Amino acid sequence: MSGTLSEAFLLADPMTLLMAIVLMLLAASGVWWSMAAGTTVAPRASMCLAVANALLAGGLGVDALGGQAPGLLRDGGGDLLAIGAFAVLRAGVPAIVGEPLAWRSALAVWLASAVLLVAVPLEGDMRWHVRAVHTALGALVAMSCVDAWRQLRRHVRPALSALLITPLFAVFVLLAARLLESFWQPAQTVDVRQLNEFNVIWLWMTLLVSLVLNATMACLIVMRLVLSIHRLTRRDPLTDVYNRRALSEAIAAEHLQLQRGRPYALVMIDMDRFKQLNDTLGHAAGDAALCRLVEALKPCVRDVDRLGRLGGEEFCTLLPLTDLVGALLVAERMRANLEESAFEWQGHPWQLTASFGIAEARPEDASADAVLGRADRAMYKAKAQGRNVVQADD
Ligand SMILES: Nc1nc2c(ncn2[C@@H]2O[C@H](COP(=O)(O)OP(=O)(O)OP(=O)(O)O)[C@@H](O)[C@H]2O)c(=O)[nH]1
Repeated sequence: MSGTLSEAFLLADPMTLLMAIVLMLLAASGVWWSMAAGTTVAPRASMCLAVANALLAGGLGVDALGGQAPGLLRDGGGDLLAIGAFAVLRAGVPAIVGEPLAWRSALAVWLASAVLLVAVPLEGDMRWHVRAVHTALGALVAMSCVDAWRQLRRHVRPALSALLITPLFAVFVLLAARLLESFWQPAQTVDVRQLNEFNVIWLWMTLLVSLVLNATMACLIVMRLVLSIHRLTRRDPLTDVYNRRALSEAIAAEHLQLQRGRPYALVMIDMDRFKQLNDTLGHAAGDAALCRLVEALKPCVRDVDRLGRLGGEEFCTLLPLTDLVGALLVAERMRANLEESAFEWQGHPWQLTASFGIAEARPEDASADAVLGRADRAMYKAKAQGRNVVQADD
């Protein structure tokens, strides 16, 4: 049974397979066009994928037509369409994660290929022509792979990054196989339409990989959407630090570790005389001052610390593995940094200061709220002492 199935696969007509790939690419292109035109989700990446699929369909369509293709396309135009498809794919890969298009390197490879294909006449032994085209295609896909790997590594774990670039790598393997075949089987023609085992397997694989590649790109775009929604739900839109909910979750999680002997401390931060600043310079100046406050605080915290905005002009920092003495040092650095930061609004200078309250978590604290309450009380004591002061809880 399995023998009959594999025979049926191998007996497939290359022309039929070629046309199936062209139709599949055109359908994928249509889906990407509608994504680009009808939604605001990754429109640049969707447009690149629409164009890449359409150009590749054009290139393979010219291959299928062979000598019947219109003059210019027959004379290397089809190859330039295919190289154009991979150049657009290469340019568009960074756009999938919201980075600028990598159009320079893509254009450079496409132009170099165009010059080469125009300069070398399409006659005699076509192997060198096929090798040049597949080298250009392979180079573009290799660049896309490296780029995709670098971008993905910043957002997801290495194993998932490797899985997600597998379809792109598979395209590279297919192109390399076609290139190597021209060396290994010099007696065989380089025409993809000819019925032989290599062509049939290669075309089946191309059909499969094109499908999987488009599906993976769609997955990547959905992943990007999910990540940005996740980020929006956890960040304060004005200052981009953690919002109250995300910070409370982080503190509660840290509190669970307290019973296992992992200490932590909280620093409560409240900007001084913020109402006066708002009333004098306006609400926009108040917003800018909040951003400046965050700029001054950020250099004082480590990667493991969590800075969040509880609301209004009140912020809090979670310092894992830190005792009261360590927290005092951090808070004092923050206070001095803010005091030294120059702030002015439309030519009006304004001295920014804040009051700081510190509390260290104790084993008898039933919940994180108890620690937060002590830090809050310490912060009000700092206000009572005249502001611009760091105060620890008793
Ligand atoms: N610009 C701006 N103002 C805000 C924001 N959230 C809250 N406020 C204002 O912050 C002010 C807080 O005033 P208060 O609670 O009296 O605090 P304060 O003036 O800093 O006084 P002290 O804390 O005692 O020094 C209020 O006027 C709020 O309207 C915001 O996101 N942007």
